[in-house]
Amino acid sequence: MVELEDLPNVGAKTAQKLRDAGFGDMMRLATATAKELSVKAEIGEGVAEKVIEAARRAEKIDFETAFDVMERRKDVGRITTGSKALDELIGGGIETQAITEVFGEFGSGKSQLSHELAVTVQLPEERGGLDAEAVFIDTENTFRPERIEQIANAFELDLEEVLNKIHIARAFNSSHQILMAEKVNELIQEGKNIRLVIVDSLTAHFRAEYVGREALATRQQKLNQHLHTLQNIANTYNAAVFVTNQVQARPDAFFGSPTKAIGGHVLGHAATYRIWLKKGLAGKRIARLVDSPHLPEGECVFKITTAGIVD
Ligand SMILES: Nc1ncnc2c1ncn2[C@@H]1O[C@H](COP(=O)(O)OP(=O)(O)OP(=O)(O)O)[C@@H](O)[C@H]1O
Repeated sequence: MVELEDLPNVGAKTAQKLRDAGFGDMMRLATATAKELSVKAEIGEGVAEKVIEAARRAEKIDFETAFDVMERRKDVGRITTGSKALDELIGGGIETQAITEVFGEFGSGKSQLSHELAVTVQLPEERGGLDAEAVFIDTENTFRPERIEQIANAFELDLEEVLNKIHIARAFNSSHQILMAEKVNELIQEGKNIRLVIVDSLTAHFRAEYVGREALATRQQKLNQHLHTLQNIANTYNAAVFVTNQVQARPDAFFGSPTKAIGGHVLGHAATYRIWLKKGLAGKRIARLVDSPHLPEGECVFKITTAGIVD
């Protein structure tokens, strides 16, 4: 394996700076931009460019054939949502190497799904999990360990073990949120087997802080940067990213364009899968897959119960 110190232009001191800034992983380094690296690791942009170039050579980052892509897709893991119908709708569960966005109005079940996945990712593969741990970036103080307890009980899992495998980051503003996402790299490099990163809610802070037309461009640019970090984690560590996004109810628009979601086009393009949640009668929820690279649009019904998400 190539170490940082093996790269040209990288001495012990630069290597330490890179590690401290969260670029200890060669793939993370290879996919950084020179600007990002020079700011975060406090090295000159010229050096940053050379280091990234060397990391790219070490990681053999170049064009690949469709066959290579297919081979890599074989590593894609899936995490069950708890509902068979919902899993089927999205091709067998939430996918790794991708960002899945779930959007809907308040109470539509976005946080419930987030809690469910934080538990199910821990299940062994034969039960629909990845035998791994989760990061939960909580921006609206909606994370509830009590809810985890109910779901863990339903799966007959050891509560303490389950709680210890969910790493919570309470993000107080959008900059904090961006920073916490970047710190996921460190957690993984420390040896934590993180295969799921949840951001609930992805957009709330951005929406609250960047108000009005003038702020729109900055907001979208920051959000874009954040999504880039998340996609990078998904690719580098074969992890799933699950983000929630609150939207206003537009009763007339269920079959029209639902892309009035807060993140607008930035989010629309960044998310690989977009699921629209809608409240139905008697505690039922309707999920609609609105965007997927290889699956047809479709709908399914699931329910939120004490035991979590079920058919
Ligand atoms: N223990 C439980 N048992 C059954 N249903 C529950 C339980 N806890 C929450 N719910 C259901 O989940 C709903 C809340 O869903 P959730 O918190 O996921 O909404 P949300 O989409 O995240 O909304 P917001 O945008 O306001 O955060 C409640 O209205 C309730 O119907």
